[in-house]
Amino acid sequence: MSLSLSAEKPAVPDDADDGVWLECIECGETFPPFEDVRYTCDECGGLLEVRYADLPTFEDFDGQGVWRYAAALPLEAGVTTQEGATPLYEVPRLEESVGVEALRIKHEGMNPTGSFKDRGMTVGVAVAKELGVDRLACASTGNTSAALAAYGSRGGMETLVLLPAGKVAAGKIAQASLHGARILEVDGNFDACLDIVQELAAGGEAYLLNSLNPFRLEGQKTIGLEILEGFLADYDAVPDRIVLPVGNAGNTSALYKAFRELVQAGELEESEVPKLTGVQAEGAAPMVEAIENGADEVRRWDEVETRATAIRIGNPVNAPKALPGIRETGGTAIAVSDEEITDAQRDLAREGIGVEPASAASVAGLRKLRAEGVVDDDERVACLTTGHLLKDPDAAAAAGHDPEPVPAETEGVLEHLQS
Ligand SMILES: N[C@@H](CCOP(=O)(O)O)C(=O)O
Repeated sequence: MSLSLSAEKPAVPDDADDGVWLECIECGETFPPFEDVRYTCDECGGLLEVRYADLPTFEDFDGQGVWRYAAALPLEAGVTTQEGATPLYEVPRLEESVGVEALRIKHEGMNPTGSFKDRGMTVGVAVAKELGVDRLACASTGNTSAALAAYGSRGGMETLVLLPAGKVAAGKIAQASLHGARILEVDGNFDACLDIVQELAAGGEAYLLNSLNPFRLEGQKTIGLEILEGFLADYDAVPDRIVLPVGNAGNTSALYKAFRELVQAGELEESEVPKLTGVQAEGAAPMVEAIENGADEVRRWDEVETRATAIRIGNPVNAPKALPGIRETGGTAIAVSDEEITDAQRDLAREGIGVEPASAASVAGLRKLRAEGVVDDDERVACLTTGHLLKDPDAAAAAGHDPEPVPAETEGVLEHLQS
């Protein structure tokens, strides 16, 4: 299997441009990175990965944010609004109630547009400029569209986003709108939107910037690199496990790639690689189904539903990269209910960390896996929270409580407080 953790460093093909090339994860066909637009293999349709002749070590990283890791990226600089360098919060009460040795929250909601998608877009939009395309497009449950709109604007490019009608949180639509994207509301779910965007991209109508685009995942690798550096600084060891929400499975694929590259560079032992543990909502859990059944492929779910709209996805396009990531690292996948997600959102809020529902799935999943004895009490764990609370103000208000009306005078306020 080409995505094995023990895979040798790949041989450099003639197609390489400055030591960078694209390679199919299924048939191994290689392609030059910046000559033509392609998202999948011309030969077999398999997913592509960006490969490098030189793999960096931690010593090669310098600066802050995504571009600190330029030595592990296909370009030296991107279209940037200073994404990355997000907090790795301590959560002592949550750590104790879940019952693990250490728990840290990597809060990707603290990126410029409020989600991890910015890390992918700073690279993806820069590659789009390199390729000379002028119109960018994505399907989105919301966060990708907000990030694409912002980074596309910053890069001076036209952006087109396709959203499932009635299923995108208010904050995300407002972002895409204000940053100037053309917003098409589709009478269908996210997977239907992505089918359309793929067809538009294949017809040359736009450059696709969903996570099917291998360059976007390069930017998202930096989440894993930051988590490892944070744990090495604080515990002198990498985390035992990283728990993350799974929608289109881009982050699972990206973090696994980051760790594989560190193993190939001799920076990380295979046995040290954190167990990648994916969490989905019960109403949209095709990856969990595949992991539980030991399947090599993920079955597309045509009907999906969850309050965690960011992971309301039935056909995770990165599954061929993400399934090996979970299995090779000794991780697992679990589904959680919407109620468990809301409880976890409240738990995080009580630690002062505001996240949207999909983000809280990681903590809900960890709690459940710990209760089932799958996660041990001596584990050091990082949970990824993918988007900010303000992305979905309606969900936040529903999980919180109503304001109390009081009269406009101190006496009345005091009376109310004492009642
Ligand atoms: N949750 C995502 C869904 C699209 O995923 P992508 O990573 O393939 O762009 C979103 O925010 O739209």
